[in-house]
Formats: sequence, C-alpha cells, structure tokens
Amino acid sequence: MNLPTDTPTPSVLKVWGETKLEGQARISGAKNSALAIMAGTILCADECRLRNIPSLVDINHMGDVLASVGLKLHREGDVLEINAQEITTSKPPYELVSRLRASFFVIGPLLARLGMARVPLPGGCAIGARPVDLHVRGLVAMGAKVRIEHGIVHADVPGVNNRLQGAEIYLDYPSVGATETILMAATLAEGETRIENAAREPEVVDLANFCVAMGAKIQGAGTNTITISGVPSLHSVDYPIIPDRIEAGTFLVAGAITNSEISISPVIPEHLIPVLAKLRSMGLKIVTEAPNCLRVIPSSLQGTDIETLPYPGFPTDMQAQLMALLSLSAGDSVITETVFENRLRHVAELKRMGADMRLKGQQAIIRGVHQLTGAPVMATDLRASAALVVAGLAAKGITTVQGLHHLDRGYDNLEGKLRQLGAKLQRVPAEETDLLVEQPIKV
Ligand SMILES: CC(=O)N[C@H]1[C@@H](OP(=O)(O)OP(=O)(O)OC[C@H]2O[C@@H](n3ccc(=O)[nH]c3=O)[C@H](O)[C@@H]2O)O[C@H](CO)[C@@H](O)[C@@H]1O
Ligand SMILES: C=C(OP(=O)(O)O)C(=O)O
Repeated sequence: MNLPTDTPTPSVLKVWGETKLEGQARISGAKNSALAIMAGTILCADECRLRNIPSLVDINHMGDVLASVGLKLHREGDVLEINAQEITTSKPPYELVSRLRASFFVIGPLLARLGMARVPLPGGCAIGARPVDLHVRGLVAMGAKVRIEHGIVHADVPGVNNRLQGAEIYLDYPSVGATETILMAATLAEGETRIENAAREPEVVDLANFCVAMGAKIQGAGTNTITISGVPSLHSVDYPIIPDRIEAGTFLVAGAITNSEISISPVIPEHLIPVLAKLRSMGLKIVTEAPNCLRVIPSSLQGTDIETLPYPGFPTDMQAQLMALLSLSAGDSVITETVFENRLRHVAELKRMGADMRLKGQQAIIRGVHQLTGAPVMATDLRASAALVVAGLAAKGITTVQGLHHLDRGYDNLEGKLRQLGAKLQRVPAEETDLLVEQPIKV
C-alpha cells in the first residue's frame, strides 16, 4: 500500500510553549471507524472503495494484515480500494496482528466468509489487559468451535455449509470490538442475531452503515440492541468514513489550553456531545459556526470531575487530553478511569511539567496550577502522547516528547496541522537533544 511508513525511531518532538493558535484545523477520518470498516471489507467478495481514510501507521498496519490474507489494496490520497474477491489464507501472521488491537476484528469476517479463522491475540496500546473473551463468546454462541492454543485463536464453523447461525448474544460489557466482531460475523450468518448490551459508539454505527450499504440487514445500531438478519452475500460499495471525534476533541483542547480561538471541521457535533458537555461545564465557550464546524473561544476554565464510560458517556480516548486541560484549570478535579485499568500513566509525565496531581487507584486527583513548564516527557500510549503535546503548547519553555510511535499510530499529521495554526513543533533525532527522560518519577 502507498501509505506512510513507521516513524524512523528514535526521534523526539520538540514543542515550544506559550503558543497562540489561530485558524481552522481539518479533521481527518476516524481511525477506529476506518480500521473496523477495513476488516469489514473481507465480507464482500468484490471491491470496496473507502473514502476519507486517515494517514496513520495503524491504517498501514491494518492494510498489511489484510494483504497477508490475500486482499488487494490500493491507496490514492484518502481513498483506499480493497478487493477481497480472493482470500488466500485464514491465518494472518502474529508479526502483523500483534501491532494493533483492531487487527483481531478480522476474525468475524474471516469466519463468516471462509468458515474458519486462525488469528493471533491482538496488540494495541498497553492500557489494560484487553482480553477478547466477549468476541470469542459471541462467535461460539453463533456456532463456532473456538480454542486458543499458543496465543492463536482457532475458530471453525462445523457443518456442511460452514455458515454461522444467528443467535441471541448478551454482552457482559458493551465492548466496542466485540460488538463489531459479532456484527460483522452476523451479516453473513444464517438467521437472525440479536446483540444485547451492544456498544453504541459512533464507530459501531459507521461500521453498521457500511455493512448496510453493502446489502446487510441491520437494525438498531447506535442503541443497545442491534438486530442483524443474515444474508447470503454482500456487494461492493463506495463509502466515506465519519470524521474522527477524538481528533476533533483533541483540537478543541489544544485551542482551550492555549487560550486561542480556532475552528475545527468537518465534525459531527452529535458525536462530540459528551466532550462538548464537559468542556462547556468547565466554562469553555464553543460555538457552532456551521452544521459541521465548531469554534472554540478563549475562556477562563474551572476544574470538574470526569468519569470515563462507554458511549454516550465520556470517552476514555479523550481522558488524557482533558487531564492536561484540567491541570491548568482553576480548582480541584477528579478523573476516574473506568474503561481501562492502566490508562493513567500520563499523570507521572504531566507532573514532570509541573502539574499538581496524584493517583489514587483508578483516579487522578488534580489541583489546577497557573503554569506548566516545559520538560522531557515520555508518551505512554496514543492519547497520552496527544495530551503531552497540547500541554507542551501551553507550557513555559520547551517540552520534548519521546515515544512518538504512539502518536503516529493514531493522529494524522498532528504536528503539521498544529503548525498550520501557528504552533512551533519540530521532530528531531533523539541524539540531538540532551533532555531525554531517564528515570520514571514516582507519583
Ligand atoms: C480500535 C478501536 O476501536 N479501539 C477502541 C475500542 O477498543 P476496544 O474495542 O478494544 O475496547 P472495548 O470496548 O472492547 O474495551 C472496553 C473494556 O472491555 C474489556 N473487554 C473487551 C473485550 C473483551 O472481549 N473482554 C473485555 O473484558 C476491555 O479490557 C476494556 O476494559 O474501544 C475503546 C473504548 O471506547 C477505545 O478506547 C479504543 O480506542
Ligand atoms: C486505545 C486506542 O486505540 P487501540 O484500541 O487501537 O489501542 C485509542 O485510539 O485511543
């Protein structure tokens, strides 16, 4: 595929602080929609054309996973054509699958198309244990025989026609990935599948809309009960990916933390409801300039409490960025991370920059300070990397962010887009800076 390659490592990002931003940021297609929909193209024995695909290392890696099972991919700009007419194997290799979480989502479509799949346990951000038991239980309920051996999930559909059977599936937790795996598998199953306690995230709805555009029969996506009536086959489609609500939220925080007036588009404001509600409750003025364009206006900000939850609750993928903002907001705040058990490691890094915060179990307790100061910091996961960059834009002096492979996984040209708004950032080889983080600090 004609996609960006991994960042040559090690390099670090120097961020000059006390920046004012100005202008409009263009929001790319949603990473988590694009990745699931790329897996979904396996369902169609023809060519699919996906538009608004972001330029990300994760997309590149997902492309490699699809190519490894025989799909043909061609990318030009933000258009990605995927032809799944021929699938040569049901076994994507560990080296590719282990690079990202979403690679595991191919198990549902592979099983639906071929009646068998051999998929290694996935990778992704080290933000928790992230088991796949809910995915597997859903497939088993639909008639698959599944065993996990040597880190590989072996799934087979017994019977003469190798077709999964519709089933009633209750998810113990509204997992995004499990909902997507089961939804895709069910599109080609025999009979009706009902997913109860399904995830309601906009990316799940986008995947369902994509499947419906290919001829699938799906009702209820976006609610906690999704019903899928299996069809024998799906047809090719030309489909645009929704804008990335997490990238949009990150830019809103970038504007707020630097006391700047910027606008962002295209966005679907409805997808940002929990983020907008929280930002507005902190005192941030955000106006709708056009149906798909939001403008953030400089405002003095008050601390607040945040609890991450499945959609329409506050998204865990915006937690780190909000923490950066709360570190500079007046008064006390408490952030409770309920979705992933290991997603507060940026607390230690923000403390390096002078933030007043401490960890108590799954909570970060924050006391707003007047100023952060630039420091060498380490990105511990994807959204932590963005949080450190936006904190660096506000801080006094230079912040040097290491661990950029996280940033490149999920942000389409964040530096370029910020630079266009007037920020000063530069990627330099690690050896050209003497500010590297050596010791983790105690929280
Ligand atoms: C590629 C992608 O779309 N990634 C998103 C997706 O991840 P992902 O699909 O992995 O997230 P899930 O919603 O599945 O995970 C939520 C919680 O459920 C647990 N769980 C999940 C599956 C399972 O079989 N068993 C189980 O216990 C997880 O460990 C986690 O604690 O949704 C997350 C929650 O909005 C986002 O942070 C990720 O950015
Ligand atoms: C956690 C994330 O991604 P993934 O599920 O791919 O690790 C994320 O997008 O913040």
